[in-house]
Amino acid sequence: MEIFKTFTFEAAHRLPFTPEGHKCRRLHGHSFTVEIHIRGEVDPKAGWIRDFADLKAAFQPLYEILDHHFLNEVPGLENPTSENLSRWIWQRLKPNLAELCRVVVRETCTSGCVYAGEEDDRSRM
Ligand SMILES: Nc1nc2c(c(=O)[nH]1)N=C([C@H](O)[C@H](O)COP(=O)(O)OP(=O)(O)OP(=O)(O)O)CN2
Ligand SMILES: [Zn+2]
Repeated sequence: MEIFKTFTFEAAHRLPFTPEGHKCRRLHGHSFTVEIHIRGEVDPKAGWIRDFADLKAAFQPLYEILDHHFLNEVPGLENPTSENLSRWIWQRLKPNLAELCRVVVRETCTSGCVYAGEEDDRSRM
């Protein structure tokens, strides 16, 4: 079974490698949403895989780094596309959240990225 928790943060970014004149080359901002998904067995006594509060606690340090910041200035996010942001979040959560199975980043209501770890990277090679 899989559970998730959704977070929202506000941040500015620009995409420096887009062509000259591309709208996303200019500084702009989004209300980003991030879904953190974990997969595991339901503990029969607790009735849950893990407390949602654990997901909140795991994401909190990253929220502090991202919320109301200029993402291009965050180490590792110099090119803050949805793809790079979802991988950046995964790499920081996975060491302490072994059950992590998916990170979903939404930049807008209609645009985002789903990242499921290194197997996602390998399947694109
Ligand atoms: N593959 C990606 N493409 C784009 C990314 C990205 O991270 N990965 N990012 C952007 C921009 O950041 C842009 O702000 C969001 O893109 P877009 O969906 O084009 O935004 P709009 O709200 O303007 O889209 P419409 O639905 O066309 O109004 C661009 N591309
Ligand atoms: Zn953008």
